[in-house]
Amino acid sequence: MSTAEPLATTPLKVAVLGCGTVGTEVVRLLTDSADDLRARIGRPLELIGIAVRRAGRERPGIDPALLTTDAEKLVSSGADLVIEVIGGIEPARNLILTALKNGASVVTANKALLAQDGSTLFAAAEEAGVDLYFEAAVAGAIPIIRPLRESLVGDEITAVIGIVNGTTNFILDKMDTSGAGFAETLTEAQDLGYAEPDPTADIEGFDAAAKAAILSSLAFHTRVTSADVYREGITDVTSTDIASAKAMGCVVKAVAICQLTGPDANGERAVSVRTHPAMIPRHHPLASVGGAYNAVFVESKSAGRLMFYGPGAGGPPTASAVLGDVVTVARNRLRGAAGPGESSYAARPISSIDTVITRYHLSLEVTDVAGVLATIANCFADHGVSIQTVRQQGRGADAQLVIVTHPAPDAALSATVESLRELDVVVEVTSVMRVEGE
Ligand SMILES: NC(=O)C1=CN([C@@H]2O[C@H](COP(=O)(O)OP(=O)(O)OC[C@H]3O[C@@H](n4cnc5c(N)ncnc54)[C@H](O)[C@@H]3O)[C@@H](O)[C@H]2O)C=CC1
Ligand SMILES: N[C@@H](CC=O)C(=O)O
Ligand code: NA
Repeated sequence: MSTAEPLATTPLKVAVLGCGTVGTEVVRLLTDSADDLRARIGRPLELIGIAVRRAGRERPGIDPALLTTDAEKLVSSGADLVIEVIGGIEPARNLILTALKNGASVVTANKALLAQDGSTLFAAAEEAGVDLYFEAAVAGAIPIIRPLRESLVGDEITAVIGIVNGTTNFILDKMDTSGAGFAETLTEAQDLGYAEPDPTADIEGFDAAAKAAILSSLAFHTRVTSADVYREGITDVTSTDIASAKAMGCVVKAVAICQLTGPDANGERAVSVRTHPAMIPRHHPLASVGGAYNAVFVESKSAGRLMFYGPGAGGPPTASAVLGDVVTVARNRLRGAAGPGESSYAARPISSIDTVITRYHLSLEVTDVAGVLATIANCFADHGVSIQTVRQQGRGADAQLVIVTHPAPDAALSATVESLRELDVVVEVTSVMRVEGE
């Protein structure tokens, strides 16, 4: 910035990295809302460049003169604000670090990177005295990062539970309501801009795990990475699971559950983080979250229960969250201030999935002979797992037992499933899923 120019008109220079689903909408908002953004910030924003992978591609409404394939040069060319919407680990990581070292504040939607190596980015931002904001990284348009980082930071958060992946919610919702197939619904989610560049991240639960890591870090003031999160995707969810869920008044949802456990005998509390499909009672508020919507419940000591709900994926909703950060970061910059950095002072241990207390729903194909039920009940009892309900469907070769357990440690439940598979009377364990939410 030249000091000779009058302050109110000196623009803040903005560089955008990536011009895909989110980047295109970010650029559109920066352009179409330029006057309002200027009024809200108190200074104009000047878009100085957009880093793309292929410069020759047709991009309606975008000035081709702004496009560059040299992202490294763009982040080193005096930007005040860098918006990273490329995704993935590299080159995003190095570009963000270069931008921060050059004194730019950074806004990113990159949960994969934040959950893998957020602390390096926070340290670089701290060192440079600039901002690192990332509202778009979790649950798209829903304000959840700022509430955890700022509004609720005076409270003690004990749980953050929700649906944080739009693509898998879209798929499971369609499978439940219209019996649609997995593959065709995934393609639809990709066409609508909900899925990650590599949709494996969505359907195998990596995206939800990254988001759960970010939420846990903020909620519990502990460094949690994606590797700390127990993860199961939705690729093993079958139409049998969905039908079984329906039969017991439930719906299958991919949930993320971040909890503070304990205190144990030593007064210690740990962080438990997991994401997996689960059967949820249809009367539970999460059951009615449809399409690519997300919902996040926060439980805290003084505030009680809070629910955040809204569009969790897609270009325009995500760009809304990015622009919110852009305005905040720009305002901070003009005041010579910086927003909150990393808070990991509590450094709680991460607990294993084995210790999580949960319930299982199981469907078993069994031989219809006398004493089957007793053999199966003994198998549960041997592992200290008590059965809540048992229902038999069909007879003879088609006999199915549908069992729901009482809450028990996950290790005991999974050991029970292993033992059931060994029993002669069990032909096949056709469905195993956790049941959450009373
Ligand atoms: N699509 C969505 O609903 C949401 C996406 N996000 C995050 O936003 C980020 C971007 O996601 P999308 O826009 O959906 O992905 P996208 O694949 O549509 O866009 C990424 C763009 O970056 C470009 N790119 C890749 N390498 C590059 C490089 N070296 N230099 C310049 N450009 C490069 C690609 O060509 C592509 O156009 C990701 O971190 C994603 O996790 C976050 C929330 C929601
Ligand atoms: N692929 C993600 C996009 C938003 O984070 C999702 O489906 O939720
Ligand atoms: Na958000």
